[in-house]
Amino acid sequence: MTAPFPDGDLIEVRQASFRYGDALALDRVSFTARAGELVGLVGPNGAGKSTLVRLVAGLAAPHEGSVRLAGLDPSRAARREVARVCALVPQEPPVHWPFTVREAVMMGRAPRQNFFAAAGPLDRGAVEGALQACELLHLADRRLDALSGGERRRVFFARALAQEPRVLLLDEATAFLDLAHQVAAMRMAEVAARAGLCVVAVLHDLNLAAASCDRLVVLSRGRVVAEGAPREVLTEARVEAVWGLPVWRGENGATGDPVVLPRGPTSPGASS
Ligand SMILES: Nc1ncnc2c1ncn2[C@@H]1O[C@H](COP(=O)(O)OP(=O)(O)OP(=O)(O)O)[C@@H](O)[C@H]1O
Repeated sequence: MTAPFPDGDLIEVRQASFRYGDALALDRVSFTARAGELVGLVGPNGAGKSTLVRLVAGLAAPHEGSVRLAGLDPSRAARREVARVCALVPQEPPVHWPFTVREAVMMGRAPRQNFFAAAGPLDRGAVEGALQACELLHLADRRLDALSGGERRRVFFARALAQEPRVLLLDEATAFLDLAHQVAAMRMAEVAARAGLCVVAVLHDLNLAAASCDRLVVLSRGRVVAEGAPREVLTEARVEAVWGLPVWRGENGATGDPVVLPRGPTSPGASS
């Protein structure tokens, strides 16, 4: 991991709006995130989470407002410069790459390598460390198209770690992972944040988000409708209003983290 970035917001989105054609996907969104924190972006399908992540990564530019990534305008800066700051684990990693796992993870080193030089010991060390952290050493020589969906997702997580970014963007990086690997992925995200990275994770599992994130930002219909500590944000009233589903909100007896479950005939808070 790189040394912690000095104090300040590594991500600064100010009043950003974005449209696909005439359809407004983000409506004057302001969003900041600092070095050392793990921020969960949550909200229903179509709320604008991936679009916001794309703006932060510089894959699109806002139609109004501004985005700054470690002081850069990410949509205008050279891709190599952006990639030295920010790594993105995409929602849908490519399937048909004719590379082995180790080769794919080594690609994360490209922004740090001299164009004409072979990989050096620093590159190899970062790749082996990322493979180990993501429990991929035993698959390192397997081709990507011969992996399961969850294994492939871990490869892209490892590639992002090997990049040694200051900002790590995880767009549903836990989708398709089994329970143990979901928890492991969020632990890695927490470790990265504690090491000084700014980590933003798009998550659908509110309980996983509550258990791992320092702060949650709730998007609904292209707007930020709440942000704060998970226990402040995940109230029954808010979850019901944003997700349109009656829920029971309790507490994990072991950790004290909030727990949200759909309210049904057998859920703990259901009236008989
Ligand atoms: N390429 C596109 N062209 C047109 N509309 C799009 C495109 N991508 C996204 N949208 C629309 O923009 C809105 C926000 O989409 P976005 O993917 O950012 O939401 P999301 O919160 O990430 O959703 P999900 O949880 O389903 O992944 C949605 O209404 C979606 O239909």
